[in-house]
Amino acid sequence: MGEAPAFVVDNPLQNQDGFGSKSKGCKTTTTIGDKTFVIGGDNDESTLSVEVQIFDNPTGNWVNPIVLGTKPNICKGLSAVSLNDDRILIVKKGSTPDDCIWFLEVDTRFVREQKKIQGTDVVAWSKGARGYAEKPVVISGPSGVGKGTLISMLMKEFPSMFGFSVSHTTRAPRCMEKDGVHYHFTERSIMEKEIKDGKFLEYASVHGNLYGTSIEAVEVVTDAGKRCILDIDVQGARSVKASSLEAIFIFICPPSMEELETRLRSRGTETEEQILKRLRNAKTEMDQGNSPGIFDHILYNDNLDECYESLKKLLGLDGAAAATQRSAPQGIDLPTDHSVSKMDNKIIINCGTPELKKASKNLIVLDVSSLKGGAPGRTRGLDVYAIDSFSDGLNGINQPS
Ligand SMILES: Nc1ncnc2c1ncn2[C@@H]1O[C@H](COP(=O)(O)OP(=O)(O)OP(=O)(O)O)[C@@H](O)[C@H]1O
Ligand SMILES: Nc1nc2c(ncn2[C@@H]2O[C@H](COP(=O)(O)O)[C@@H](O)[C@H]2O)c(=O)[nH]1
Repeated sequence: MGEAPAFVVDNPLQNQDGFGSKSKGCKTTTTIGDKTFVIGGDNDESTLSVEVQIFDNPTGNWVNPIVLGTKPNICKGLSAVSLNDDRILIVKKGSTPDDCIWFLEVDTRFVREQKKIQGTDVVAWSKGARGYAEKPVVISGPSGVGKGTLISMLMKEFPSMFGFSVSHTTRAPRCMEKDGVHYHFTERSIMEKEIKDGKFLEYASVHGNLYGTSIEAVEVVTDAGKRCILDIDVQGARSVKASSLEAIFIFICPPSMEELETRLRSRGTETEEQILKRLRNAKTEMDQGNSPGIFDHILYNDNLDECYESLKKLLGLDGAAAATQRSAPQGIDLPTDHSVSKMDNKIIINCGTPELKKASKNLIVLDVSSLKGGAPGRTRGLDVYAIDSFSDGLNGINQPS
């Protein structure tokens, strides 16, 4: 049996603030069912990220769970609110606007699946994102069909709008390929270990090598305020479809198998043996790509320019829309000193600071009724607005200003 830390030793179940959590320094505790989640870092700055421990109340045992997803950095303090008993909303004090709302998933579908795979307790971090960022774009199709060519055209025309998810692979680099730009080239044993550690959103064995999209690869693009493009095979697309990423899925078809072979050969990057293997696999991929359930759109890449125009059209980038360059999603500007409470689907952050009083808005409301996505990746759909409890009264909580 483990020993509880000083601030929960008397009674880990006791609430201090009425919604299931209490905090001291950089730590906060939230009890859901039989488990108390202790979330936070030490004040001695030896810990760089927010850590999680679980206290199992019936047995009195401590558990160090496997923690998936990018962890938040430590901050000046944390508040926690349990949502639907499957995730805990964390408000970080004194953090940057785009880094102050996080979700610790403790019993979501993703976490339950991971618990089965890992055979132990698992929790998963997901950063909160205000509003609905545009969906990531998954592009699949047989080797040589022109996926990379189309993606390069898109990134060249809309550099501030799109970002490429740089995959990991165990295949050797081609002569013009750069590590960290085209792929993260890695060893099989290292990648297998990272897969086991839950670092990947999806992975697959493709043409004899391992390929995978790390959660970080997608988050780097999202953090830059860009729409993420994934160039992955059909097996990977299926895994992403089953995840909470909520992407648009596009399958690219060649005009014929003969033309596919011509393109693969003229690219000149594979040996004869590899070309034959890729062509054999192409037949299966074409069948899977054309079967219902995964792909939202199928594009034929016969004439490259025409295919590119069709791609832009289905991404809403034709005509006037193409001229609109998107900006990074807005963050949430929270003062260091605030308290947090919960009212139905709304989290009320009381900011009794002089700055906010001057701006005559002393409450920030986080509406969590329309959350989308989640680990692995971002939790989107946070609706955030400020109200003044004195002039708007509590009715203002239901009326975004
Ligand atoms: N519509 C097209 N007509 C003729 N050639 C094309 C067309 N689209 C792409 N190509 C050429 O076909 C070759 C393969 O294209 P690309 O490398 O983009 O394929 P890919 O689908 O990304 O392949 P892989 O999955 O192996 O990475 C390249 O040499 C490219 O220039
Ligand atoms: N499931 C995944 N498939 C991926 C990923 N990155 C690339 N790919 C696919 O592999 C083949 C071969 O690519 P190549 O660069 O060796 O020609 C191609 O179909 C890609 O779409 C990934 O992260 N996951």
